Amino acid sequence: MAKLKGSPPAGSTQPDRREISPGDVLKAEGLSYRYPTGLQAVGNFTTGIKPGEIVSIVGPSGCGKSTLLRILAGLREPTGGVLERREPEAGRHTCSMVFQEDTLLPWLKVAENVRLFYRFQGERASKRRDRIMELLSMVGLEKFADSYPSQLSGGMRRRVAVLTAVAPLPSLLLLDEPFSALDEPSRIAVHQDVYQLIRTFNITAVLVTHDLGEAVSLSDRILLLSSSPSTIVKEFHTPFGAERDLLEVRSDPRFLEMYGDIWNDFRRQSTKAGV
Ligand SMILES: Nc1ncnc2c1ncn2[C@@H]1O[C@H](COP(=O)(O)OP(=O)(O)OP(=O)(O)O)[C@@H](O)[C@H]1O
Repeated sequence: MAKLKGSPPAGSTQPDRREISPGDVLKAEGLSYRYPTGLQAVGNFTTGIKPGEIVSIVGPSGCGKSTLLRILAGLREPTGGVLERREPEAGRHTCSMVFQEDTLLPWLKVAENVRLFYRFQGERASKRRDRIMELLSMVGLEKFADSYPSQLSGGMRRRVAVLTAVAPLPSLLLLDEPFSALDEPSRIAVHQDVYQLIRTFNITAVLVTHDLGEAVSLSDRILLLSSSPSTIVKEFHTPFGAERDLLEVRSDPRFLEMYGDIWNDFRRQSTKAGV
């Protein structure tokens, strides 16, 4: 396990303990983060994430979701608590991240963007063509392999952005509001493709989102955070199982029921946060 350790969070009480199991891909115990400005963004975050689990993080605007995701990615060191990430199996990459912003390189063709990780590894361009074409066909984009990102729609570009992160076969995929710029029909269509990729390659995923419907339809578990400094105030386990059709899920009465439950708690937290 790779360990990132910070000093105990200043002024915190005991970690808000959630169940952590020995086989978890990721274990966070009492994580906290204070910016050099003095702002305590993350308070006392404790959870374990099981292999293959999809977990969404929701919470009031500005509560520290992106900060937390960057800590889970190893891009920021926590100032308190302990984070452990399990070493990936042979042939798998530790962790990939998809950002909200468009990160495709405009001067590279679609297939070259998807192959970028291997290019950085020094591989010849011809080496993974079949694999890259297989990935593109999984999201219906095989005909666009030789197009440039500017020739694609927003939804297509988001699919390619996710493929660039999935191509190295990450054990852990972190998604920071990756679909928020899309209109609702495009967003739901992209959800289905991304969901299939995650399940097919048995990837463990953590998604930060403002869209409660997205969280309910895509996740196994949803963590609702308090306002900053954020801690988990409630967890929700979705009842849909791994073999779900995301369009059908949206007309399942349990979807609306869970959406309503989360919304009530979410609104309470947002009111407390003054947003
Ligand atoms: N580099 C930084 N330096 C100082 N404070 C920061 C920095 N980045 C973010 N913050 C502050 O930390 C808090 C948490 O920010 P963060 O972006 O993690 O929240 P968020 O929940 O992802 O926000 P949103 O819902 O708006 O996307 C906010 O008050 C923000 O202003």
